[in-house]
Amino acid sequence: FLGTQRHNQIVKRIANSNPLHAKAAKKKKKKTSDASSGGGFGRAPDMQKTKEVNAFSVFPALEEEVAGTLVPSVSELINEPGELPGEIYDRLDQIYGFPNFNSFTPKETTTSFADLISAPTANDNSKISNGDFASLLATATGETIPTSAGEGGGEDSTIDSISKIEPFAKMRVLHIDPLVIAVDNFFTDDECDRYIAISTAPSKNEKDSPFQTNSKTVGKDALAKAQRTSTTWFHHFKSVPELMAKASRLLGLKGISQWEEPQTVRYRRQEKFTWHLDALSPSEPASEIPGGQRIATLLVYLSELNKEDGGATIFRDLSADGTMLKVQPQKGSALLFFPAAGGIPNAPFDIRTLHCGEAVSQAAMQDKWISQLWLREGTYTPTAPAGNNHADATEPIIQYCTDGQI
Ligand SMILES: O=C(O)CCC(=O)C(=O)O
Ligand SMILES: [Fe+2]
Repeated sequence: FLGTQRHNQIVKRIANSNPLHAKAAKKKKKKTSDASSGGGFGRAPDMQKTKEVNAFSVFPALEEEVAGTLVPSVSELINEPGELPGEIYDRLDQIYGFPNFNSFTPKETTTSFADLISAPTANDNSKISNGDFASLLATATGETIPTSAGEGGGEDSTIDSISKIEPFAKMRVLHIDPLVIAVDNFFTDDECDRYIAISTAPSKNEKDSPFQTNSKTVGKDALAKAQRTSTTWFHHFKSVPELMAKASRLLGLKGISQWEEPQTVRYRRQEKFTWHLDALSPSEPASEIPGGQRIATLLVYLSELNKEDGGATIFRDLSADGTMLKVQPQKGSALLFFPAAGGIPNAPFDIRTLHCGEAVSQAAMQDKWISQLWLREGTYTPTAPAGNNHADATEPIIQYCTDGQI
């Protein structure tokens, strides 16, 4: 944990460099004045003139006013993992709706997700309507998931033992607005290895096996087709208690009922996932999607790839230390961002979070493996693998949280 003095220095730096710093605090007052007059700090991300530009030109560049709302992080927060400054907890609470992030001094949620996305913010830009982007949105897991009904029941239950997990102490703020956080030591090396193993090795019990899919494209029309060449496994919740418990612990959730099916993804050499947004398409009103909008994306890197190996998670419009924000897979580290709230008011997604999984280079030492989870605003009903449900994970989670065993 950071010493108080250093912590205060960092907060001061953010405050001094960032005219939007008070946004989170003012949010509850439904601030309407325009605070978006320039990000002030840092500069717009480098739009390198490489052939990559073509690959994402299907998504128009951010409008100037939207680009003006971006607030990059500061190098202390990027390079020295530690406890988060209070400013960041305020943002997690007031912009994204996670009052108990990484803590269990229970606070009441005061703002609903609908309020969060409709409240005027510093990012207000009335020129943009979400309809402009509807056709461009590709859902990240639009794969053909078998549609057997979930077999939930008692899905909302609180799992008290989740709070026994120690809070995460090594976090890096990779970007402030929109918020992108890395959590180091999220998984142990053994946990990383186990998740790869349960994906590739058949389960002793056939009905507990993950569901494997190789769907090439997602999205409805040619424009929206994000291309994924990787392989995905959908896990039973009960098979991945470490992931479920830690993910809920991090976000300060009491249970696991809002999480989508946990997935593990393998990218072999040259495999990738092209530019996309994780939010669900606004052409389907969130209110009509069971479980509602995706409000958080959590990836855990299970293998380590250095720069030459490729495989980074890249955010097109975000910058860090003056270049495009590229998150290189670090074994056991998690990456967290928020695809919906925090963007343009009244738009059910944050277009600034456009990202991709960079191709793994042919010469890479190993494949890229990630586990990932999406959080919905309401209770989610899983559909894969057949019979998957949240409730069956309760016992394994309690066991894991209580004696570290699975
Ligand atoms: O593989 C990555 O780094 C990103 C994956 C991703 O964005 C997704 O699956 O939605
Ligand atoms: Fe994604």
